[in-house]
Amino acid sequence: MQVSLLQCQSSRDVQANLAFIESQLERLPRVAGEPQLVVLPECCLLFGGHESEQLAWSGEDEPLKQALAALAAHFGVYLVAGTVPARSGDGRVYSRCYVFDDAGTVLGHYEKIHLFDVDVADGTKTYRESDTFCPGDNLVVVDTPFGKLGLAICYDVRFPDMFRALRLAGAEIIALPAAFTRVTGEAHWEILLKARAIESQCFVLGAAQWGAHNTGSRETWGQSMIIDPWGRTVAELAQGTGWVQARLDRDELARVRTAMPVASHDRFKAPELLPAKAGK
Ligand SMILES: O=C(O)CNC(=O)[C@H](CS)NC(=O)CCC(=O)C(=O)O
Repeated sequence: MQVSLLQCQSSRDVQANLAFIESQLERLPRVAGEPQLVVLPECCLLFGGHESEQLAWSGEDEPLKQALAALAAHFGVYLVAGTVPARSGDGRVYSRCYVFDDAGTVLGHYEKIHLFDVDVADGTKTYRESDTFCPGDNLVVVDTPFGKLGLAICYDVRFPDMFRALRLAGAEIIALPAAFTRVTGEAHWEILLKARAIESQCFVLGAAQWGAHNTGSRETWGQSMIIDPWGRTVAELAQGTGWVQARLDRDELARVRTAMPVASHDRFKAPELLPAKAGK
C-alpha cells in the first residue's frame, strides 16, 4: 500500500488550486492494482480567505467537498482532503478534513480542534485563526484498508495528549494536513512530527503547504514528511510543490509496538500519578 502526500502552494484562487491538484493526480506515479492513500495539506483549495470568503465556499451544496469527492472517484484513490471550510450549526465555519474512499464516498471527517491564535515573529505578527474558524470537539479515527487512520490538523501537532488519545482510540496512521508558518516550521516542524510518531508509535503523514501565498502575504515552511513509528523519515520534500511517496510497512508498526510496549507500560493511564496526588 502506497501513500502520497501532495505539497501545495495554495492561494485564494479556488479554481487554480483545484486545477493544480488535478494535474498532479494525473501524473501521480502508481503501482497498478495497489491501493493508494493521498493526503492533501490544510487549506488545499482555499488558503487565506477572510471569513466571508470561507463562509461563501461553505454553503449547503458544499462545492469544495463535491470537487474533492469527484477527484477521489475519478482517480480511484483514497483521499484525505486537507481542509475545506464547512458550515457549523450556528453559521460559523469549521476547518474540516474529509476522508473519501476510492469511489468518492465519505468515510469520515474531522474538524480542527486547536486553533492557531499565536504571535509569530515573521512580519505577520499575529495569527488569529479563531477570527475565521470555530473549533471542533471530536477526536476521529477512520477505518481504511490501510489501517486505522487518525486525523489531526497543523497546530494540533503541538498537543501530545491528542496524539496519545488517537493512539488509545486505535490509530495506526495519523494524517496531518498542515500549513506551518516558515518561522515556526523551521524551528519545530520536523521535531514535532517525529516526537508524535515516536510517542504514539504511528506512521505520521505531514502534508504541507509551501512557499509564498497570495502575493507574499503569508509564507509557509513546506517539508512534507512521511515518518514511520520508529521516528525515521521515510520520505520528504523540503521545498517546492509535488509528491512525497512511500510504501508503508505495517510489519514495522507491529515490530515497534511489540518490542517497546509503551502503551501498556504507561502508568499515567492509572490515577495514582495524576497531579492531584502530587507532593504527597
Ligand atoms: O488561516 C488560514 O487561512 C489557514 N490556516 C492556517 O494556516 C493555520 C491557522 S493560521 N495554520 C496553522 O495552524 C499553523 C500552525 C503553526 O505554524 C505552528 O504550530 O507553528
